[in-house]
This record gives sequence, C-alpha cells and structure tokens, in this order.
Amino acid sequence: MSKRESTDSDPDLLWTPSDPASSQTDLFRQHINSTLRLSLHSYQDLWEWSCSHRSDFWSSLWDWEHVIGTKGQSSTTIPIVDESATPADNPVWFPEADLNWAENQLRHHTSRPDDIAVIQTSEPCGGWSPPVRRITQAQLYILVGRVQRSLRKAGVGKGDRVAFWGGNCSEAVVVLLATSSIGAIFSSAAADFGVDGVIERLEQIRPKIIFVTNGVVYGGTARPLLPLLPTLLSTLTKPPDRLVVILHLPEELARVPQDLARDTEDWNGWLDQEEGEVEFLRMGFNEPIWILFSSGTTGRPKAIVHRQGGMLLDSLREHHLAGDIGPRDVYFYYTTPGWMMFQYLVSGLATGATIVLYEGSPLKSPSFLWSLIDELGITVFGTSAKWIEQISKHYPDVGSKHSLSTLKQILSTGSPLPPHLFDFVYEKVKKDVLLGSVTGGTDICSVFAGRNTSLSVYRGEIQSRMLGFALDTDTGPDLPGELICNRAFPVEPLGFWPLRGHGFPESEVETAQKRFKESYFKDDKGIWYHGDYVQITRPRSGNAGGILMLGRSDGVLNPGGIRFGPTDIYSVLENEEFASLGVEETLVVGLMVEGGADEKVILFIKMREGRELDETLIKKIKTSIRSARSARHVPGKILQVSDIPLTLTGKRVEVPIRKLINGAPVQSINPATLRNPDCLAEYVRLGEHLRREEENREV
Ligand SMILES: CC(=O)CC(=O)O
Repeated sequence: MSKRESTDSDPDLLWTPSDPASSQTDLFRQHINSTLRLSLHSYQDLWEWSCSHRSDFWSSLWDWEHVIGTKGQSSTTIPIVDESATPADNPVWFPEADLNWAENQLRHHTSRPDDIAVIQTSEPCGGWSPPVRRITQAQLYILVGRVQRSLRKAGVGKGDRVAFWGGNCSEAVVVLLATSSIGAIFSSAAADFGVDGVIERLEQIRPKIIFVTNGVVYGGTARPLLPLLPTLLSTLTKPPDRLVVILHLPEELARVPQDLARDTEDWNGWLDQEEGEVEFLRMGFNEPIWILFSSGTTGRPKAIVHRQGGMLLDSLREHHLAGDIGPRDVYFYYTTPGWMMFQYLVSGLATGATIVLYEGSPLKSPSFLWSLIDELGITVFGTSAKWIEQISKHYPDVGSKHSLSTLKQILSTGSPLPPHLFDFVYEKVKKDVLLGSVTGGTDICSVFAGRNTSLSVYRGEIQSRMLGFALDTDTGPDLPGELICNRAFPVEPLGFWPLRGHGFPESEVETAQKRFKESYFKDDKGIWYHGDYVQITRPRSGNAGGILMLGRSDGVLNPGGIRFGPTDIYSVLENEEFASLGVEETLVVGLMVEGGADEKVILFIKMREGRELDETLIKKIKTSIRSARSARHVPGKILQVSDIPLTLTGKRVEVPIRKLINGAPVQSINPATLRNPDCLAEYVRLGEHLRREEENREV
C-alpha cells in the first residue's frame, strides 16, 4: 500500500502512504466536508476544525464509528460538550448518551463469530512450550457471559472494583470485558510489581474480588505469585470478598501452596457453566470504567479513573480512524496488564481485529517476536523505543532473517524514538512500513500524538497531533516547551479514586480530587499540563507538523518505558534500618542513555558524617528496592555525594539535577531558589563522568 520515499528535497522523509485518500482519516475529512458543508483541504484543516468544533467532531465520530448505544441529540440546550469549558472544568461529555464499552468491544461476535478475536502466546519456560491459544469472537462472547454471571453471583455490581493481578493472558481480557459489561470498575497490577506495589494500589481501591494467576513467565523462568498472597491479604485493610486463582501456568511451574487453597477459588470451578447471553448494562458516557495507576513525583501511585465513553470513542478514533485497523488485521502490542497499553491493545477488539497477547521477556531471544509476526501474520506490531534500540544492537539484520510480509505498521512508545532508530527500521527491518511513534500515557489512557495512516513519516518525528486534542506547547510553535492541552477532551480522567458517590469518606474524596488538580493544572487558565517536554515542528509536505519528544518535564523516571516516581525509591530507603546504616538523604533522577531511547536511574546518596557507601550497602539497597518494588526500579548506578540540593522550603529538586546530569549548564538553575547551591558543581562533574561512561559503554 505504501512505499519508502527518499527525495533530494527532504532527506528526513522516510515513508509516505501510497494512497492517502483511501485512509479512514481522509475519508472522514471528505464525509465531514459533505455532511457539514465545509471545505477542509488537509489534515491540518481537519485537526484545527476538530479542536475548534469539538461537539461536532466527537459527535460525527460517534456516527462514523457506528457506536452501539444512544448518542443523544446535540443541541444548543444540551450540547455534546460545553465548548467553553477548559480541561480544569472537566465537563460532562455526551450528557444524554447511553452505552456500554464491552458491548462495543464484542460487537463482531454475531457478524463474524468464527473470526479469531484473541491469540494468547508466551515465551517458552524451562521444558514447557506454551501452546498458542486462539479464541474466536463467538467463544469470547460466551466466556464473557460466564464470567459476568459469576461476578453477579459473587455480589459484584455497578461501581464495585474488580482487580486482576498477574500474567498477560486471555482471562485478563475476559475479566476486563465482563467487569465493564455490568458497570463494575476494573483495575490491574502487573506481576512484576513487588508485593508492596500491589498493596499500595489495591489498598486505595478496595476491590470486592481479586483474580490472580498462579504465576507468570519472564526471561525463560516462571515466577510464582501465590506465595505472596498471604502478605497481600493480611496487609489490605479491607480484604476482598473473593479471591479467584487462575492456573495460568502448569502447576509444576507454580504450585498452589497448601494453606492457601482454603481461602481461594479455582477459576474453572468459579466460572458459571451455562452458555447464555451477555447482558450489557448501558450507562452514561461519563461513568467510570477502570482505574489505572501512575507514579507521580510524590506520594502513593495516582489512582486515575477513566470514563467509559471517552475510552470507547477515542480508542476507535485511534485504532480505526488514525490507524485503519479493521477485521483483517492482526494486532500485537507488547505489554502487561499493569500498563495502559493493555487497555489500548484490548480496545482494538472493537475494530474487529484479532488482538495478540504475549507474555514473557521481549528480548530473551531477540528473534522470537519477529518470528511471531510471520507465524501469526501480524499486521500492526507495537513495541517500545528501548526494544527497538536493543534489537538494533543485538539482532540488527532483521529484514534478511524474517519475511515480515504482513507487517504494515510498527508502533513505538514508552520513551522518545530517536532519529537513528527510524533509520534502523527503514534500513534494516522493512522499507515499506509505517513507523509510528505514539505518545500519551496512563493519565489519559490514550494517545495525544501518534501514528497516522494518511500522513508521511519523517525521521525522529511523531507524525501528528491527534484529532480532537488541542495540543500545543507552553512556549509556542517550533520552540521546546511543555506539552499542554488547551481545551477539554473526552479522555480526561474523571479524577483520582475515590470519586464521590462510592461510599468513601468525603475527606478522602476531597484529598484525591485536590491531588488530581495539583497533578495536571498549574495556572488559572485551566490548561492541562501533561508532563512531557516536546517541540511541535512546522508543517511540511504531506505532514501537518509533527512532534519531537524531548523527555519528561517533571521528576518522573522512565527506565525501559516503565514510569515511576522517585518516591517509589525514597520510601524504600527512608527508614530506621537504612538510617542506622548511615543513609542520610537520597535523590533519584534519570540519565538519558542510548541516544535518548532509554533512561538510566541514578541514585545519589548523602551519607552521615564519617560513614561510607560501600559495596555491601549498595547491594543491600538494590535487593531492598527489587523486593519492595521490582527489578525495573533498581537504580543503574548508586553514587555517594557530599550533599543533596534542597529548595528553600527543604524539598529535593529532581528536575534541575536531572537537567544538569544530562548536560544542561549550571547557569540554567537559579541558585536563589536553593538552600545549598554550592553543591551543584559536584553534580555537573558527576554528570560529565556519567555521560562519558555511557558513551564508552555504547561504543
Ligand atoms: C502511549 C504512551 O505514552 C504509553 C506510555 O509511554 O506510557
């Protein structure tokens, strides 16, 4: 459908669609022109209109995507959205609508019952070769019905929380769909979170029922989860009414401890045995659907509540309108149920595509996922910038080893995709492929800017701002600045959990909503500040102006695409035990590595007078972080410093120190804002040393 272009006029142009006029985006533009009597000539025109006429845009999109449900009329008395509302107003969208997210995901089960809806795969583990499991649309519908009825029998209803902890398996998808079908609220934790990480998430939402897999596979070994359950159950203030164990791995790889069997139910025994209809509870557009967690710079993980209508409509905008994904597609995204990309992948079902789940390390065998593309006929392959970087180093000749004939799109997220990896993909993987770097995140459970089948791909750039999102920077065009959204958008979270009306004390509700406001709104203009540092480029031929990702604008860490806050580290180290070992103060920041494709976590430690940071202490710090959090949280480097810079009010300053160690001049920091500015010079020196070390390592 498309070809690589290399023109003398623009050496950065890497790929251009062969027939942009047949893309969903362009067909939609033509449809808008004819139905609303407009003359929008380009994507840029369409994007501007979609931002300035958001009621018309989102309402037309509902019709274009044939959403199942009642939309309600758009009129001046009851508009789709109050167009004057800012993101801080967080307005109601589609006030008259009635729909169900899961009903829309399962809408192909009658027209295409035998199509494969879900393929579950996993890396091999020891002597075990996990079978590829295929579930048709009709089978998926039946499974959702069985789980739905069992949930109801267990007393789970609208607004109750349902939690899933474990592997990337089809049961996770089924539980998500069944939960939404009855209006309950889904939440999940990945198996690689340490037990403390799971507790601080589930404690906040108090699930009525928890599903857990007996283990997961990663890096060729099985990691049993059930031995951690006693700690989880004894720590939760309100343990769940029911605990259902999914024997996802063979029992010899992850046994059910004897004493646990009493307190849990087995998935197969718990499941309703009938094969009845699924009853979808249609609800308002603004009802909560799931709670995702994201680490901020301070405090417990933010419990972000998303609205079902926004999740449905915008995922159709993303997958179908921007991505042209449909029933003939086989769609893979490397994720776990603990990341928003799980929801992003699952919501591909509404397009009629087959979704592919994979559990395991993406790199244990670097050829594995490439072979999977050929084996399953994957057409859209989603991964991370870090993975592409690793492949470019350890398995560079991809194109000569795999056919990749079905592959149309490679998507990348997690961290910025640097220009050299665009070159790598087009030179070594495949010439005729859309390489789409996408960005958004847990906060919106969607994509603000990303892949667009109607536009060209330029080296190092995200293709476009997505329709309906009034994105800008706080500095204006062509200048680096913070990514902002100026106008209200339907995937804005409803707030942080607990929301009002769910039986939580008013004081907890108020604290959560105050934290929500503080997390995204910095000024009195009501603008959404996303936390990313970007540059919006000028439009050029075949492109409406792309986005260059420059990093995070807050202190959030992002090694290997896994985001967490410095507090995840501080809270492990700030206790009597580490104080007695001499740890006085700590500071954690990210060092850009691999040409910006990844970040290395650097932990600076100030020791008490006369104490030294030795290898034994470093080892203990690493072990403690690994067991309380996860292997991904373990700092890449732990260094002793003579002082930790603090603001006048005694706060640690992660953002300026991150800039310094990544090469910003010391003059970029205003010393008057610090209590101890003299210590900055030490960080400049350490930064130079760390960057040199990385350069030598990469050569
Ligand atoms: C779409 C994304 O932005 C995903 C992420 O990096 O969290």
